[in-house]
Amino acid sequence: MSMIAAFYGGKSILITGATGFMGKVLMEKLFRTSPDLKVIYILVRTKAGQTTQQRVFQILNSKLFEKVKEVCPNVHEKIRAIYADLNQNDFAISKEDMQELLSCTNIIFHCAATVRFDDPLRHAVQLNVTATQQLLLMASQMPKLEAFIHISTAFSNCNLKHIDEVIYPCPVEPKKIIDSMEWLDDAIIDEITPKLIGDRPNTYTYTKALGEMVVQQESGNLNIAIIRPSIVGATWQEPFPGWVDNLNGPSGLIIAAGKGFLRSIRATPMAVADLIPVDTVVNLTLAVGWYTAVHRPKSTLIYHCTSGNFNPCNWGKMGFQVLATFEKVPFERAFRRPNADFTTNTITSQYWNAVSHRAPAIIYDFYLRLTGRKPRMTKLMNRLLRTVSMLEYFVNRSWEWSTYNTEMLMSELSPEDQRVFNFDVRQLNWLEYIENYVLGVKKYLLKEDMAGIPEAKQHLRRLRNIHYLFNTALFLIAWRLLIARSQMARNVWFFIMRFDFFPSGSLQPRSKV
Ligand SMILES: CCCCCCCCCCCCCCCCCCCCCCCC(=O)SCCNC(=O)CCNC(=O)[C@H](O)C(C)(C)COP(=O)(O)OP(=O)(O)OC[C@H]1O[C@@H](n2cnc3c(N)ncnc32)[C@H](O)[C@@H]1OP(=O)(O)O
Ligand SMILES: NC(=O)C1=CN([C@@H]2O[C@H](COP(=O)(O)OP(=O)(O)OC[C@H]3O[C@@H](n4cnc5c(N)ncnc54)[C@H](OP(=O)(O)O)[C@@H]3O)[C@@H](O)[C@H]2O)C=CC1
Repeated sequence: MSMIAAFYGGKSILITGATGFMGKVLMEKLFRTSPDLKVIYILVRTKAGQTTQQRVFQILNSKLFEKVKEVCPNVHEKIRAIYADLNQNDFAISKEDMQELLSCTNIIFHCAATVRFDDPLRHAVQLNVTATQQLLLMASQMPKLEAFIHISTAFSNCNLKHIDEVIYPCPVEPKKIIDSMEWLDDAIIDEITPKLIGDRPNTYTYTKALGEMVVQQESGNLNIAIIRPSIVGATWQEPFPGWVDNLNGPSGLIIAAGKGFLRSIRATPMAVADLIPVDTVVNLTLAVGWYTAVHRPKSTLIYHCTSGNFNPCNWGKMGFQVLATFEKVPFERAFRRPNADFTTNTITSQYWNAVSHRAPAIIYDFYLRLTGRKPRMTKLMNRLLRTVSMLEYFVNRSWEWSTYNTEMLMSELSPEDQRVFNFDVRQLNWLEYIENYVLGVKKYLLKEDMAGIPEAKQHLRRLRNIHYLFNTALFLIAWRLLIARSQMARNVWFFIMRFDFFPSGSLQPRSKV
């Protein structure tokens, strides 16, 4: 019997960010392994015209939850969606709901965050720092609380090369940042943002670091742990391989490369691609929840959930396998044949951006205009290149994360728990994982049917022929222009033609038949 699964039995669990990528997988695993848990409270806002209930209904009826419904048929009754907006005071939670949360919650998993790299500092601080502070305040009023698990990121200190399982201070205290956000206007905040974030690449990593400081400073008597995952990718094993439902991290770029939009990216092939499957992160999170509540460590432990030092894979190997998978299972209606490459040089990268990205987009938009349609490719390409430029920081560097606490936890688990809540990435076969990831992107993100593969292959063959035709035409036009302008080119042309007219070994012209 799994001790971890048994621990969650009968518990009231509060999850923030349950509608997000990681939150959904966390809920799924909890219901599947501990169907006798009492209730999962989730803080949900309304979005895209959907009420909180509609959002929950959609999640429970998704493919991700198919297995849960078999093990826990009354899952609808065990989920309690509480309207909340983490940007509001007291999260805009009603008095009755707040009372229930304060008096019943046993465990908190705080996953909610803004993960956008380009969020204005004010918004990123509000969600990643102030909301964490407010949640800690709520937690301190929960008499039954056994553990508070905060999800951070392994990149909160990405300005360092070697990162230990400790909280590194930021130069300006989070409280001062929170206060200043109240009275500074947006223009001034924008101006001081680069100075505040310093050598971090974006507001996301900076505010996640501030969030960790808040956790440390406001932990009081709470039993807290912090988890720092690296780049979270599709599921490895559970509930099935390759599940993914958003474009963050590599997923968006896999689509862009598979559809033929992305042909080149400035990346270092030998740099470590520290990807970690979302189910691995969730297994570690649940194990940490159990350990923190049962063993009550004296200080706040930080757990790195990374793959690099256990089972490293580099971007070169990953990119190669992604392309190999496109050969077997191409995406439908590609713009160009998938044929991406890595460059390490900024000038080469700019050259390829002009030749392989912007030029085809301009030509395609010209074609759309000619055929009376609205041009859209240049706009799309600009967006893609902006996204790529934001991710480049992470694909041109390697980091080392120490993992003593994660290894300690692994050794504390029973063999059964090591199996059910497996977070040992040494067992991960990267080639298999990446293939399943690409397949998952095709099935769950693009919603493409496997039956369409022959047609997709046929489409790629057509694109290849168009590509050859286009190149030949381009070559002939260039050659014709050259011949018209250059004596040397005319001589070369005459020389080639001579070989055609005078077969080798003969000085006589070929006899005309
Ligand atoms: C041998 C050589 C072979 C080479 C082969 C190459 C093959 C390619 C394989 C790919 C491998 C390389 C992958 C590298 C990936 C590295 C990732 C590193 C990430 C490290 C992160 C640290 C981990 C974390 O802690 S946080 C989680 C990560 N967070 C993110 O990823 C968020 C990033 N997203 C953003 O910040 C924004 O969305 C932004 C700035 C990218 C775009 O903002 P904007 O306002 O312009 O647009 P949106 O409104 O958000 O969206 C517009 C449009 O774009 C789509 N989109 C959104 N995000 C992405 C994305 N990441 N990639 C692609 N497309 C994206 C979005 O859906 C919208 O589409 P619409 O159609 O308009 O709706
Ligand atoms: N994905 C990754 O690669 C990595 C993620 N992490 C961390 O893991 C955690 C989960 O990330 P992930 O699941 O990928 O992120 P997602 O963007 O998928 O999910 C974010 C969640 O936060 C919720 N949220 C955002 N704003 C509010 C708000 N104002 N009120 C209520 N809820 C809100 C979202 O709700 P809604 O659905 O309403 O938008 C969503 O449920 C984060 O803390 C992130 O920093 C760490 C390392 C890597």
